[in-house]
Amino acid sequence: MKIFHLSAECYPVAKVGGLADVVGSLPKYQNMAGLQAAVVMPYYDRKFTRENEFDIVFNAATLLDTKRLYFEILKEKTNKLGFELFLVRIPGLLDRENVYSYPDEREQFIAFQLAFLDWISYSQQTPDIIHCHDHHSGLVPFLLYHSKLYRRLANTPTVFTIHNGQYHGAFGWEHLSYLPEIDLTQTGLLDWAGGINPLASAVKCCWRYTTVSPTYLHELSINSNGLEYLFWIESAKGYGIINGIDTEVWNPKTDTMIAGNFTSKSIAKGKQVNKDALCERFGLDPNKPLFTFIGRLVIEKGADLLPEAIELSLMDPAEEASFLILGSGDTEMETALLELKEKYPGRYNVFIGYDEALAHLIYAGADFLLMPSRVEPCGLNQLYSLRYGTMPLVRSTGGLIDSVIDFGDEGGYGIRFNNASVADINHSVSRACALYQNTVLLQQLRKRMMALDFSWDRSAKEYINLYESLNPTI
Ligand SMILES: Nc1ncnc2c1ncn2[C@@H]1O[C@H](COP(=O)(O)OP(=O)(O)O[C@H]2O[C@H](CO)[C@@H](O)[C@H](O)[C@H]2O)[C@@H](O)[C@H]1O
Repeated sequence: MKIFHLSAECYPVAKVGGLADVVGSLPKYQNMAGLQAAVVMPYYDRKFTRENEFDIVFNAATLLDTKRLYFEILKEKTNKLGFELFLVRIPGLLDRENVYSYPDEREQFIAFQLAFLDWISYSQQTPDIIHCHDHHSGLVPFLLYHSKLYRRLANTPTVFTIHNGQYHGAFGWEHLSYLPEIDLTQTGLLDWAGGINPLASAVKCCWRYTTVSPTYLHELSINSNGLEYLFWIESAKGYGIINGIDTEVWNPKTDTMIAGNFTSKSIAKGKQVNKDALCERFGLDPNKPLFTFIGRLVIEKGADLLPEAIELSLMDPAEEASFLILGSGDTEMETALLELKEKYPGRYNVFIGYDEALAHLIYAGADFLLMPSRVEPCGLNQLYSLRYGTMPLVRSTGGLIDSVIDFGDEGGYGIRFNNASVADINHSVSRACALYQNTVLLQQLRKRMMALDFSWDRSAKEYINLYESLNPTI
């Protein structure tokens, strides 16, 4: 079974967030299960593309409005990632360093999708499934079925996975000319609220859509930035499949990015080695419970609540917690987090920026991970922290509900709270501080966390069952 995954990100080629982690690991596990899964993504001028070798397997020109764009499809030579990796390079458009935030982003992602479709169409390939991820590849299902250029592929089943339903990639009808010749009686399938909406179009046109956790599937019809009604009417096509993690990349026993490897048997010592290294680097006291937050500093993640919640906790004489933040995003949030650094040296520190190795060390060395998310389609941080015996403190939403059980409940191992509020964060920090004093229980819970299985094995199988239900001939 030949599957093409289409995505803007893929670890380790280019990562901004969790989309990259999923697209960099799911295909690998699908291949281990006997599929032929490949990834197709835009070319970026980054370390991975500079340091690896590629063959040009196809080149042609595609038309974007009135511009003729020369493109190449590059294939990584060795399949070292566990899957075939194809990059779409378009000089001047898809050959830059960053993944997002260019003023011509719309043109970049439309050109990416057109080049992909032209390539498989002209090279006579017949994939069994085309699996699109997020709005950057959301126009593919519509174009496959409603542009005569791709008629040969019109029976190809498409699966669309929503990693983040807040972003739609919408643009005005005045840009319709960026699309190739389409059946103009079908333009309603592109439309939502008076604009071309790639996420909405994908949900309408794909054969099945999936969300990255079962709870998020239901939440989309309550909160999806204006698409609630669409998700409600299309719900029969929706499936919630929780993300897995790449247990080779995220493995405390073998991780080369941490200060000392450990297993659940050596957790107490192993965590202390990593905590010591972390505390030394950031001037924190390794004897106090260490709380962390890793991620994009955006409202969605509840990052705006952190400065006040952290300060309240640091001012409370009854509490001993220290805090370390790793992230970047909203400038106001960055500033507020940086300001605290001057006020509470020794108890608090922050690293503004993106640092993959530091993230690994923090998952290994911290005691508790804060996730006060307002929206969390799945969340990978809590899965990584569990693997390293670090207890997640999560707001009950989306995939956090599906993956974290409060330690007060039967079989539990984390802390859950209901509201994305300063009060709820502080209450859970107090619970965690009290737990930290109970070393016997904490050790038991850490072992329980590390024994959990969030590997891709189960979820990759669920995707395969879905593919097979769409293409029974394979
Ligand atoms: N400053 C930094 N330095 C180093 N590493 C950093 C970092 N900031 C973030 N990361 C890393 O980026 C990833 C973030 O994962 P999330 O699941 O929180 O992703 P995100 O919200 O981007 O993705 C969306 O897609 C994913 C995948 O489906 C869903 O889990 C999620 O809920 C949804 O919002 C983790 O690997 C984390 O360690």
